[in-house]
Amino acid sequence: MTKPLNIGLIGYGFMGRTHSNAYRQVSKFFDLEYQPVLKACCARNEEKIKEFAENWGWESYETDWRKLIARDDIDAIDIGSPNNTHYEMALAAAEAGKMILCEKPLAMDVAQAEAMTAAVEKAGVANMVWYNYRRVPAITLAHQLVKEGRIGRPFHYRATYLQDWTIAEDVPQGGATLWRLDAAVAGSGVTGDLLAHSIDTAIWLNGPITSVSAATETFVKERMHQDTGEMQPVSIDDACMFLARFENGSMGTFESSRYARGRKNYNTFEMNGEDGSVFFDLEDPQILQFFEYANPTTGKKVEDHLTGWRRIHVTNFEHPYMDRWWVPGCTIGYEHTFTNALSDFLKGLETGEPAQPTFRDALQTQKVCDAVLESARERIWIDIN
Ligand SMILES: NC(=O)C1=CN([C@@H]2O[C@H](COP(=O)(O)OP(=O)(O)OC[C@H]3O[C@@H](n4cnc5c(N)ncnc54)[C@H](OP(=O)(O)O)[C@@H]3O)[C@@H](O)[C@H]2O)C=CC1
Ligand SMILES: O=C1CO[C@H](CO)[C@@H](O)[C@@H]1O
Repeated sequence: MTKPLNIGLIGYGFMGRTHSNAYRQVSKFFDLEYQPVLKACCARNEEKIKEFAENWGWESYETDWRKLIARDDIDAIDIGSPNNTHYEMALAAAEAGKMILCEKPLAMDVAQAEAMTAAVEKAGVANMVWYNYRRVPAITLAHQLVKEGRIGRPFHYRATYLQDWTIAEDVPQGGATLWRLDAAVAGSGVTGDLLAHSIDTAIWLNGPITSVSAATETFVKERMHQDTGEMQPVSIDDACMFLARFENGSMGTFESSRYARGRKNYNTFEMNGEDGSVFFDLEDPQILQFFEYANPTTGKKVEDHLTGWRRIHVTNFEHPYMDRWWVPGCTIGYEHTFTNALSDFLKGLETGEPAQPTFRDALQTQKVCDAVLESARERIWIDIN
């Protein structure tokens, strides 16, 4: 028996499109009890949201998110609008008893994230944050290998997340499309926008981060505001590097920048353990690299003339999510990570085992982001509880 789940989506931008695509696809590829219904979408610009609703097949639209949340025919609110809107929308949705799927970063800061987590837990509503890279099959496989003990005791975690789209000094800041350069809307620069993804993945693979020491830089100090045309100081971190200590005793380095010429969405991590290592690069998204020194099943240690890194092409039915898509060897892409995430959320409703990351998981990522920014400001190590 299938159950309809009426979705109310906020935002028609980049994420509005990936989420709409996921709602349309998920029931076609995954066997699920809950079937999303594209009930209503919402944004302030009526012309644009109307066109979006027609294009993606949403049944109706609203121009005020409060009205969307108040509707009796909506079961779940999906927040795909800029970071400074997440808090108010999530609190109102929880208060109205709606399930919530919220974009990352969960909030502008830890205080907001704590209140949002408390609100969904008090209301008892299902909740998830769209940290979609966990659902790249190669990254999910890395998680599986680590949990199977295949890399043994972890020593090092190394993450980079690089882009290059803000190098030119005449890129304006603020306004409808460049809100990522305005800390009042984004909360921070690369730390909340890009490193939040790296931190989410790192905590998932390697456990809690207990302390950080960071440095940030703002290379272009003033930019023209997109709406007013006035030159204003730049309020965000353009680049951020930090050292981390993990609860399991391993050490981490994280680097992110929007000034890495040639890098468009370069998201990598490597984890080195006593018995093996894993490496992933989003520019080569079907591949998980794995170095095996000791096999946990046989106990055999390997270091001979055939020893080397394996490039596992993560496209077989045995690999995470892949039995739901095409035949072995046929690849999937960026948009599928959102469909995979949504299928996990819907499966969680069915089984009662909540899909991760929940708001509580994302709160932990927010704590690391805030600690990183504080450490960079104060030039000291910061502990995270
Ligand atoms: N998981 C991931 O990998 C990614 C996550 N994100 C996250 O998703 C969120 C949205 O980013 P993105 O899609 O790129 O942003 P866009 O700028 O592309 O779109 C933002 C949308 O939000 C709408 N919006 C803004 N303010 C309001 C409001 N007050 N009420 C209703 N709608 C509003 C805008 O429409 P209008 O102005 O007409 O109201 C627009 O449709 C961010 O939190 C971002 O960090 C983004 C990219 C990737
Ligand atoms: O994953 C992502 C890709 O880059 C975007 C910025 O350009 C981020 O906002 C986003 O989270």
